[in-house]
Amino acid sequence: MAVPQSALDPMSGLRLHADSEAYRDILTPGALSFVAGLHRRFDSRRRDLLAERATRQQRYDAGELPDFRADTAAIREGDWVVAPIPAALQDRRVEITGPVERKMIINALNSGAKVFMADFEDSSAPTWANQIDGQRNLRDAVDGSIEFTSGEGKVYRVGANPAVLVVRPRGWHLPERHVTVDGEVVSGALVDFGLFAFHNATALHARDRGPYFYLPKLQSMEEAALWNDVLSHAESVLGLPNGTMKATVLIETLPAVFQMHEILHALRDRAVGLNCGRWDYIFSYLKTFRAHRDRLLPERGQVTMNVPFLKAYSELLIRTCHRRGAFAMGGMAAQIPIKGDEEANAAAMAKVRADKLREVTAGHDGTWVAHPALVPVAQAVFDQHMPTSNQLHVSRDDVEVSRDALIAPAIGTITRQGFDNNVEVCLRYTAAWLDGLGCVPIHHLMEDAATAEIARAQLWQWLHHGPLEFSDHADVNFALFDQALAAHCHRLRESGHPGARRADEAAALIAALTHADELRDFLTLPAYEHLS
Ligand SMILES: CC(=O)SCCNC(=O)CCNC(=O)[C@H](O)C(C)(C)COP(=O)(O)OP(=O)(O)OC[C@H]1O[C@@H](n2cnc3c(N)ncnc32)[C@H](O)[C@@H]1OP(=O)(O)O
Ligand SMILES: O=CC(=O)O
Ligand SMILES: [Mg+2]
Repeated sequence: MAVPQSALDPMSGLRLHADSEAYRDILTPGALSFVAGLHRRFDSRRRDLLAERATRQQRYDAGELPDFRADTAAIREGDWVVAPIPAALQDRRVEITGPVERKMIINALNSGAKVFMADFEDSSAPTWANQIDGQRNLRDAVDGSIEFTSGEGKVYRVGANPAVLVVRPRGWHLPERHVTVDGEVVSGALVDFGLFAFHNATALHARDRGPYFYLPKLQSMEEAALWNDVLSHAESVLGLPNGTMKATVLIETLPAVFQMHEILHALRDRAVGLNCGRWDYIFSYLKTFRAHRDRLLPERGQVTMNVPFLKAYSELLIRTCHRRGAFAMGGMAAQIPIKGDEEANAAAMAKVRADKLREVTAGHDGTWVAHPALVPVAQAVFDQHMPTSNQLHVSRDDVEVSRDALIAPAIGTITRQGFDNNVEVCLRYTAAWLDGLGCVPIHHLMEDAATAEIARAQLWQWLHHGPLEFSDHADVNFALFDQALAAHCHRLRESGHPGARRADEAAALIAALTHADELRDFLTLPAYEHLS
C-alpha cells in the first residue's frame, strides 16, 4: 500500500547534519517528511513531559516518596481489559534482545526465540551510522532480503520460522542531534520510531506481524498517552487500521510502577503487555532516592530479584497485567555463556535457569535472553512449567503489595570488590559506548546502558552520602575512587578491550559525573556530546 503523499508534511524546515548520501534509501523525502510531521505534532508535549520528570524529581529530593495517584483511582478500580492480542504475540515464552547490527539481527531471527527485540536503546550507542544502518538492516529483514557475509566468508541468511520482530526505539529523553526541524533537534524516539514505521508498517501489517514496539523508560501514564497518540497518528497517516501497532511497555522506572494500570489504560487499544526491565528499574530506584540516605542500595551483585522491593514489583506487575488481559514479561539475567571454562559456564547457566524458574513460577508469560545460546536454556524452563502459550489465566490475586513494599530499603553491604567492579564497569562500558558499541561482555556479564548506570549511580550515592564503610570497615572515599579509576583507565588503555582508545575520555567523564554535586539523570546525555 502506497503512503498517500497528500498526508505527508512538506520537507521544508528539516535539516540533516550528517552523511545522508549513503542513506538515500532510508532518508527518503517521504520518510523525512513523516519524521518532521511527528516532531511538529508531538515534540512540545514530549518536552513538557520531560520537564514534569524534573519537577517530580525535585519533589522526591525534597523528601516526598512515590505513591499511587489519587486522581486515577477510578482507572485502577475499573473493569476494563486491553484490546485482543494478535496471534503472532500469543506465545512469547522466550524473547532474544540485541542491537540492530546486521549479523546479530540474522542470528537473533534464527535463534529459535519466539520474539526478537531489535534494540535502538540500552544496547545501542546511538552514532548516526549505528542508528541509520540499523534502520536499513531492519528494513531488509522485514522485506526478506537481509544477508551478511563475514570476513571469513561465512554467509548469514534468515531461515524458516524466524522470531517475530519487536522494535525498541530510544527513550523520550534522548535527542537525535543529526536531525533538526525548524531549527529544533528532533527526539531520538521519534526518529527511530518514525523511520521504522514509515518503511515497514505496511509490509508488516500485510503479514499480520505488526508493527510491534517495546516502549522504554516511561515514568507516567501521560508519557504512555503520548506514545499512544504518536502510534495512532502514524497509523492514520500510513493508512493502517486503528490499533494495528502494538506496544509492550517496560516498567523500568520507580514512578511507573505506581501507574501500571494507568499506563495500560492509556494504551489500551494497543497494549499487549508490560515487561520487568529490572536493570533500569534498579537504576531508577537509585536515582529517585538520590537524596535519601536511608535508601542507599548495597552493591549491585546483592540487588537480586529476590530482594523484597524487586520481588514486590515483579509480582504486582504480573497481577496487574493479568487482570487487564495483558502479558507480564520477565526480564534479563545478565549472565552470558562462558567459553573455555565448563565449570564457570555451568554455574552461569544455573543462575539463568534459577532466574527463569522464579519468573515462570511467579506467573510471567515469557522472558528475555541476551544471547542465542541462552534461548534453549530459558525455553526448557518455560516449556516445563508453562504448558500453555501464556499464563493469562494465572490471576495472582493473592499478591497484595503496598507502597512501602515497593520502596523498601534493601539490606546488604559494600565490598571493596563491589566498589572496584562498579568503577571498572562504568569506565569500560562508557569507553566502548563512545567507540560505538552499546553492549559489551565484562567479566562474563552482559553490560549495557542500564547496567552501567547502576554502577555509576551507586558510586555517586556511596561517595556523596558518606561517611560509609566497606564490609571490612575501611572508609569509602573519593581518594579510593580516583585511584581505582586511574588504575582501570591505565589497564583499559593497554588492553585490547572494546573502547581502549577512548579510555581517557571515558575516565574524564566518569570522574566529572561522580564528583559532581548532583547525580545526573543519564550518563548517555553528556556522553552523547562526545559520541563520534
Ligand atoms: C537491560 C537491557 O536492556 S537488556 C537488552 C539489551 N541488551 C542486549 O540486547 C544484549 C545483547 N547481547 C549482546 O550484545 C551480546 O550477546 C554480548 C555483547 C552480551 C556478548 O557478545 P559476544 O561476546 O560477542 O558474544 P559471543 O562471541 O558469544 O557471540 C557468539 C555468536 O552469537 C551472536 N550473538 C551474541 N549475542 C547475540 C544476540 N543478542 N543476538 C543475536 N546474536 C547474538 C554473535 O553475533 C556471534 O555470532 P557468530 O558466531 O555468528 O559470529
Ligand atoms: O531494558 C531493560 C532493563 O532491564 O533495563
Ligand atoms: Mg532498560
